[in-house]
Amino acid sequence: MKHLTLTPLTAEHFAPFGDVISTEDKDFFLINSGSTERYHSLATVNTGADDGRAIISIFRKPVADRFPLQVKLLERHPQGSQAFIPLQRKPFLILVAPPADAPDPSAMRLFLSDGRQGVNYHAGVWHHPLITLEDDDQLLIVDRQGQLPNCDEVFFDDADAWWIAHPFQEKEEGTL
Ligand SMILES: NC(=O)N[C@@H](O)C(=O)O
Ligand code: NI
Repeated sequence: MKHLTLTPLTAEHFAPFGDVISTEDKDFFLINSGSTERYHSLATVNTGADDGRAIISIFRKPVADRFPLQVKLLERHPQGSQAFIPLQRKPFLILVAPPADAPDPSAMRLFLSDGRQGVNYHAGVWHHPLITLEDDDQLLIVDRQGQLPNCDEVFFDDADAWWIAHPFQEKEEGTL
């Protein structure tokens, strides 16, 4: 079994795919009579052309993913960005590949949010649908709504599958 290894979720490592949404090591300015720190413009919402507009949603995933998880597909949103912001401080996994006509499995990168970090995928970045580690997880989503189709999916051959191990559990016996 080919397993993906984790890359540290830093602004630099994630830059080819989008933005890390976090207050850690970020500048802020004080507002509201000095009572509040504003971490300004951590990411930009791209709603593309035409009638695109930014919308805010919540993804609630009652059951966490099961591991080892086979990477069966990646998807992309060519018309706009998509941000995932944890609402319950639960760690979650992020699997991405650079923008291209088709995803390059060898260029896939796996990241782990510590539950405080969010991510904003730039338009066209290939990514796996939300991968959660704990039941009943909820994340705030900021992405695009419009008339143009905005979700391309590419499915991989089971015979040459990549797998994801649970980041906090020992690999099952017999896995590489
Ligand atoms: N389809 C949808 O709204 N969700 C995906 O885009 C995803 O990245 O989880
Ligand atoms: Ni998506």
